[in-house]
Amino acid sequence: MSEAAIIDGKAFAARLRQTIAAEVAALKAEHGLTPGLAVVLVGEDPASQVYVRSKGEQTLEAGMHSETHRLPAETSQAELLALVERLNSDPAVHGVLVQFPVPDHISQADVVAAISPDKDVDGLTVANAGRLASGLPALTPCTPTGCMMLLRDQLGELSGKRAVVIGRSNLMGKPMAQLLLAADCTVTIAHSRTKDLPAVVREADIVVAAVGRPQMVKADWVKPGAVVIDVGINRIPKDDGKTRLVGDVAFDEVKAVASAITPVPGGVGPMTIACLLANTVLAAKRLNGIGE
Ligand SMILES: NC(=O)C1=CN([C@@H]2O[C@H](COP(=O)(O)OP(=O)(O)OC[C@H]3O[C@@H](n4cnc5c(N)ncnc54)[C@H](OP(=O)(O)O)[C@@H]3O)[C@@H](O)[C@H]2O)C=CC1
Ligand SMILES: Nc1nc(=O)c2c([nH]1)NC[C@@H]1CN(c3ccc(C(=O)N[C@@H](CCC(=O)O)C(=O)O)cc3)C=[N+]21
Repeated sequence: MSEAAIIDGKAFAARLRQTIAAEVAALKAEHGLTPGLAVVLVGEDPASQVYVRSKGEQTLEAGMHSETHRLPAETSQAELLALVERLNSDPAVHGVLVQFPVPDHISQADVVAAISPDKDVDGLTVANAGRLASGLPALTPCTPTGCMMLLRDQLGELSGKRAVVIGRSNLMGKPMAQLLLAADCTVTIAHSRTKDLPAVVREADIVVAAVGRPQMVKADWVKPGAVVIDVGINRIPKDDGKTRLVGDVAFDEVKAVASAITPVPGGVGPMTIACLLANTVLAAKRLNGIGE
């Protein structure tokens, strides 16, 4: 069998951002509306700083309003919640994202609960998770939304496919499974207590790995011809003392078995930020009563 197609998430995301920029221009011209995204970063986690910077840059490039609130690591939960409240009621802001992880003295769940569901562009509030699970219009989490776009582009129809999602986080695994279910896939959610994970994964036409374990999914776990979406972002040491980025899939061996596979970097990651911009535009339109 021939080698897998490498799914170019970077190029797909660049095209998506162009479509978003055109829509932003039209919203400005026709409705005088500039979609705005506020990103909040607490503390100085180096990886988070990189992501937050590129979120801000790409928001501006799409013609949107961008604000980044950098708070010191010792910020109290009450101070953070007060900022979220202020952003909830700011008419220039249509999307509010608090970058995770937050420092240990702050409850992630309390922060999520404080975000207005109408501005919850991460799709993490109970309201949006419940809406997604109930088949109602929702803001859906960016990374799973981006994975669905890549899958639809690759496969066209998803109905009836067997999908296995490895990981069950609120940010990734659970919403991914809900989106696949909404697309009429037969969905299995695997996690750290799953027995014989390789056998479970071998059933899948679609494998989504969102685990956080470098190169865990091996070639002999994958059904020949399956489509493999690698969400993992792991930094591993190189021989020269530097680090390199790898996913949750053993890319070099799995690409000999799969029909298509996302690389890391350049696969799912760039889609996440593009979908964040798309969610912000969607939120801005809904908040202003503009039809989709
Ligand atoms: N590309 C992107 O834009 C994004 C990438 N990521 C990356 O995706 C990965 C997952 O992120 P996230 O969901 O937030 O991570 P979490 O740590 O919240 O969740 C990891 C999940 O993997 C499961 N798991 C852990 N070990 C195993 C194992 N040995 N076998 C099977 N399942 C296992 C856990 O199971 P259990 O519940 O039983 O503990 C858990 O459900 C990370 O590498 C993260 O960096 C995340 C968000 C965006
Ligand atoms: N509230 C919140 N929402 C999130 O969506 C969220 C978060 N917190 N905390 C951290 C994770 C991780 N995440 C990524 C975003 C972009 C890339 C990305 O652009 N990756 C590029 C380059 C990565 C690099 O070079 O470092 C790529 O894969 O090609 C990766 C990971 C969003 N997350």
